[in-house]
Amino acid sequence: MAYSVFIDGEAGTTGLQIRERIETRDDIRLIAIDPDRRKDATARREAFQQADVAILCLPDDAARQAVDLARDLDVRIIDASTAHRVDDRWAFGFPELNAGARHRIADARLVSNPGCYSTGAIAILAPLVAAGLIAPDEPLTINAVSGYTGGGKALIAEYEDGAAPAHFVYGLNQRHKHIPEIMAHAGLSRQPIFAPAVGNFAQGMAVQVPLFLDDRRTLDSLTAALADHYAGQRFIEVAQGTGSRIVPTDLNDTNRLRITVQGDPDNGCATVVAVLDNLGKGASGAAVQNLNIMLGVDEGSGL
Ligand SMILES: NC(=O)C1=CN([C@@H]2O[C@H](COP(=O)(O)OP(=O)(O)OC[C@H]3O[C@@H](n4cnc5c(N)ncnc54)[C@H](OP(=O)(O)O)[C@@H]3O)[C@@H](O)[C@H]2O)C=CC1
Ligand SMILES: CC(=O)N[C@@H](CCC(=O)OP(=O)(O)O)C(=O)O
Repeated sequence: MAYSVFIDGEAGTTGLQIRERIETRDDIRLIAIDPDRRKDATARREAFQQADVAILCLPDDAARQAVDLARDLDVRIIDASTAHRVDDRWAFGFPELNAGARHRIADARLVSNPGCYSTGAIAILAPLVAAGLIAPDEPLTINAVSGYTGGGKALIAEYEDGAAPAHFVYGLNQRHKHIPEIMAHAGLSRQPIFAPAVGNFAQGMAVQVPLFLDDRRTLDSLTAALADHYAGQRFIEVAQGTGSRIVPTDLNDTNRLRITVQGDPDNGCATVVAVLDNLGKGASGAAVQNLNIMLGVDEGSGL
């Protein structure tokens, strides 16, 4: 039997990449609507009616409207937008977050995918807060650089037109939309300073958390806490760094995330860095992983 899946927003950056990952699968039948009717509520409701699972790859307001359109239907929903990531009625789509996360996703009707930066930040912070190596109210900074596809079709057009700079920093008002979900799911009570940036490369990102070391918080204890937490997780790996470069594009076109711990015990300074593909584990790969968990099929299908 094939499951019916509707990708709402399938012509967008995230939607297209989800389609590529699932369109050749025998266990999935994609429901498509006429591209001219892609914003037509009637056509989309009909698609929701036929689907076992709908994946929303839409701006936040359109995602909220889609949920409303489907509210009395049986369809299960994965939302790739920011709209529902701190809403308790939605399962948070990060299966590796804690012991219950994967089961919650498997049983849920509504699953909200984490944001791309959030995936990197939460992957580092949640296990370290849980292990008592970071206090929930510790002053923290998170520095990140993303490929330009993270900004969707509008930012891609700026780069493809040659109009955009090689590199820019932004989010300097400290109101980036990922801050609430990072705090909620990493277990932080104090807002971290978040410094995102975009570089002139399409996909890939690095998310860094600088940390001061002490008697308890050593390079070894940080590495061990992260490695224990992710033991047996096929998409997340942990390593101690050797001072070499970290390249944001290293895991492009995969659903993997790599965490590297490095620093110098002599001066007590360290950084923990996560590398992932913003369109892989940061968006489309994660959506397909969650879809697989919800359908009860091999979690790596299509990935
Ligand atoms: N890009 C990334 O790295 C990540 C993106 N996300 C999230 O995924 C979602 C999609 O982002 P992304 O793919 O980058 O965005 P894009 O701008 O590339 O694509 C959005 C798509 O949604 C369509 N759309 C817009 N409004 C409506 C509507 N009312 N009804 C139906 N379709 C509509 C657009 O069509 P049209 O162009 O014709 O208006 C477009 O095809 C966003 O919420 C984003 O925040 C999540 C993680 C990472
Ligand atoms: C480079 C860039 O612009 N990135 C986006 C986040 C991409 C992402 O994860 O989007 P969602 O949270 O909407 O899912 C931003 O900073 O707003």
